[in-house]
Amino acid sequence: MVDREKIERGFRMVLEGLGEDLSRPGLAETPARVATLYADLFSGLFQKPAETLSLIEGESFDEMVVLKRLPFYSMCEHHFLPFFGHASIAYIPDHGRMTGLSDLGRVVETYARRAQIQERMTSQIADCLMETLTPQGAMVILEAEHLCLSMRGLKKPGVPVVTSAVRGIFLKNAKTRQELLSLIRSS
Ligand SMILES: Nc1nc2c(ncn2[C@@H]2O[C@H](COP(=O)(O)OP(=O)(O)OP(=O)(O)O)[C@@H](O)[C@H]2O)c(=O)[nH]1
Ligand SMILES: [Zn+2]
Repeated sequence: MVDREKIERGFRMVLEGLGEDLSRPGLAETPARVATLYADLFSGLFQKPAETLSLIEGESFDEMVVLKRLPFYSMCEHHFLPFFGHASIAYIPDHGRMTGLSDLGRVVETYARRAQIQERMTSQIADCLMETLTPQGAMVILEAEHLCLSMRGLKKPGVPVVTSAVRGIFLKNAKTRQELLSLIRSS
């Protein structure tokens, strides 16, 4: 579990480092608030994404399943600033090994609630699906804005960063991959 007391102490030091007046009323509870916030934002570190994928018994659907543009918020591990956008995830079950749609969303949420880079988050989601469901294939596309590019660094707001991870049949079969891409593009 997250050590809230340690985060609180650490953030108090950050405020001191900034030359802030820790006794002013607006800041009095801020270190505790940040500790609570971080416990939530980084809770995925203590969760096992594979365990969130439960199998639905007795099905025989072996066609494409797509969860389109699921919103997510994550934190860039380089600057501890948010990156946020949406994730599209697809898989084609094998022998009916399907999972719940909300379980797919929980996998995204678990990986998002860690200090991350977008590329790793993308491949971790795809690998988790491949390892847990052993589907015919899986594909994950993330599109996000990084506040470390918008507020600082490049200082160019609104630049979408797109990453994809392609596994199994989506890698081998261009037609299947194309079918998914047109499904994702359609409104
Ligand atoms: N590949 C990748 N890079 C990222 C991500 N988030 C932030 N970065 C980049 O990580 C790099 C960190 O670079 P450093 O040179 O160590 O730090 P910096 O000088 O503060 O970075 P910049 O001023 O933004 O270039 C920067 O180029 C960021 O744009 C991400 O999700 N994936
Ligand atoms: Zn960053």
